[in-house]
Amino acid sequence: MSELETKQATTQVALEQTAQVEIPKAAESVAPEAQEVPENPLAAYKDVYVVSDILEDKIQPVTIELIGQARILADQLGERVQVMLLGEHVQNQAQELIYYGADIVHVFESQLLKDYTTDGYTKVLADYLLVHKPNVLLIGATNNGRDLAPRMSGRMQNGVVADCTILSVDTKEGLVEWTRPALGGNILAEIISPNHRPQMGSVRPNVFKKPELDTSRTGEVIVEPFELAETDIRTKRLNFIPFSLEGYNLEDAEIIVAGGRGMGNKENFDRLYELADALGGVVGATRPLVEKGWIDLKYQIGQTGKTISPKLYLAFGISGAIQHVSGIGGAETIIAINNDPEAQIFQYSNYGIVGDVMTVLEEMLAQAKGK
Ligand SMILES: Cc1cc2nc3c(=O)[nH]c(=O)nc-3n(C[C@H](O)[C@H](O)[C@H](O)COP(=O)(O)OP(=O)(O)OC[C@H]3O[C@@H](n4cnc5c(N)ncnc54)[C@H](O)[C@@H]3O)c2cc1C
Repeated sequence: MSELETKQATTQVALEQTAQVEIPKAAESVAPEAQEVPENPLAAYKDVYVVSDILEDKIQPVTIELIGQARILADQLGERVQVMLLGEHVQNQAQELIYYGADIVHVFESQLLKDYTTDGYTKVLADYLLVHKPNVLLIGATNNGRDLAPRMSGRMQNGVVADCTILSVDTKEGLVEWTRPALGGNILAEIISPNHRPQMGSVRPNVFKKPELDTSRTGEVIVEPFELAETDIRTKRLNFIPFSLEGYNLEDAEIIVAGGRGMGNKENFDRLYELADALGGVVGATRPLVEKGWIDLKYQIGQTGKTISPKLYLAFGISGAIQHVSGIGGAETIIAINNDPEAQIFQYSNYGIVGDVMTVLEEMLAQAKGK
């Protein structure tokens, strides 16, 4: 992102990228009748593309979430959804992407693409996309995607909006509006890319809900030829060590019981594990509790923690600060318990209980244990 220029509101900015597309200036000396109206070079850029996120030859859920968003954007823009599927043995998963909303899936298979490498993936994607000109490019903000997005930005000579939480279309201008938390999460910045293509952004996993699988959808799977040699890749993967070796993964949990500062003390907070056990769920927390050392950082939910998408999220004594709720938007049902009827968290909840956390917790425990 080289320059940011304020548009209408302080939170809406236009992304000015290093020029890849130069709009030709009309020649001053040419007679009016000989002057041709220059064609808008941006019009050559079409369709919403998604880069699939692959781990061990398996498509990661963020790819499906992005296809759902791409479908919504493409329908508003009157364009198609195209997916770039890279890996070693991935072609058999292409049809499923069509069932989730893709129109075309481009398959790039090679033993050299089995594991993600910055060099390999960037080369294959950039070689193809510089020729085929996407209007919009979506990348998952996973570990690999966070590495890939800025590299693609360099190759496409273009900006990228990282970690978006809301995507929409300005139908008048035909531009994607990328919304992301800014200034420590205190404001939501809306960013547009009026002058350059592709419009590029990364989106965190679990922010958007997975679209419905529709097995009646049809589309095209194209196995693409491409050039990639071992010498193009300067790194070699020696081993894969998963980040979390013990405990549980909040991002996969279907039921999360979370506590905030309103739990009062660690003893009270630890009672949440009892409820989580009884419901078949796990425990998460707000940042202050992590800072107090009551729970490990990997169970923190929010902007600087995990983004979650459980079926049920129970928020005990949590105020609903923007930095926390930016991580819970993917939850299907949110139930908040707070003794302040004005607490912000109630604005994000499907159900709210105004009351003392421990009184409500005891009652829930009794109900869950069938007492
Ligand atoms: C750059 C930055 C990044 C951040 N990232 C994160 C993040 O990733 N995740 C995160 O969670 N926070 C994050 N924060 C912190 C965030 O701003 C809030 O301070 C935090 O989320 C508040 O945590 P809380 O809701 O537990 O506490 P509080 O805001 O203190 O809220 C406690 C709530 O408990 C209620 N309460 C008190 N007693 C009771 C009772 N007996 N019964 C019922 N209710 C009660 C109160 O009414 C209140 O609403 C970040 C902050 C910054 C600046």
